Amino acid sequence: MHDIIYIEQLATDAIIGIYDWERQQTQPLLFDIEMEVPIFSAAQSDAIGDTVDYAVVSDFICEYVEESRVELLETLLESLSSELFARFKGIQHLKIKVSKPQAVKKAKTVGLIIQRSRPL
Ligand SMILES: Nc1nc2c(c(=O)[nH]1)N=C([C@H](O)[C@@H](O)CO)CN2
Repeated sequence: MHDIIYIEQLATDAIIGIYDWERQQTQPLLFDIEMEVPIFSAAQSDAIGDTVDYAVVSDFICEYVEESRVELLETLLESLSSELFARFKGIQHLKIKVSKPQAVKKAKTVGLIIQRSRPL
């Protein structure tokens, strides 16, 4: 049985994309995150320091994404997942979905989903 801490529809704005118009202004990105974190210790101690604080993770993601200037969603999610494993030691596995709702006019949204495990 795995324990999942999740964040849904985290709204950020970023300069991201391969086209000129995307380099000139920010556009919205929405993140859905699932973090596999063993919660047994925190459930025993009732201490936030024994788990992963989803509010802190949310703030970190917003700041990281808003400062980024990469072109591809692939580049963004690969580097973001590495940073999350480095900063939040309780995360064992990670699923990140990013949606870019203004990217393709005829689509409701487009995006990318990655799943990664903590590097050995
Ligand atoms: N696999 C990807 N395809 C595309 C990306 C991307 O980041 N990954 N980006 C674009 C453009 O920037 C798009 O968002 C504008 O339509 C196109 N395809």
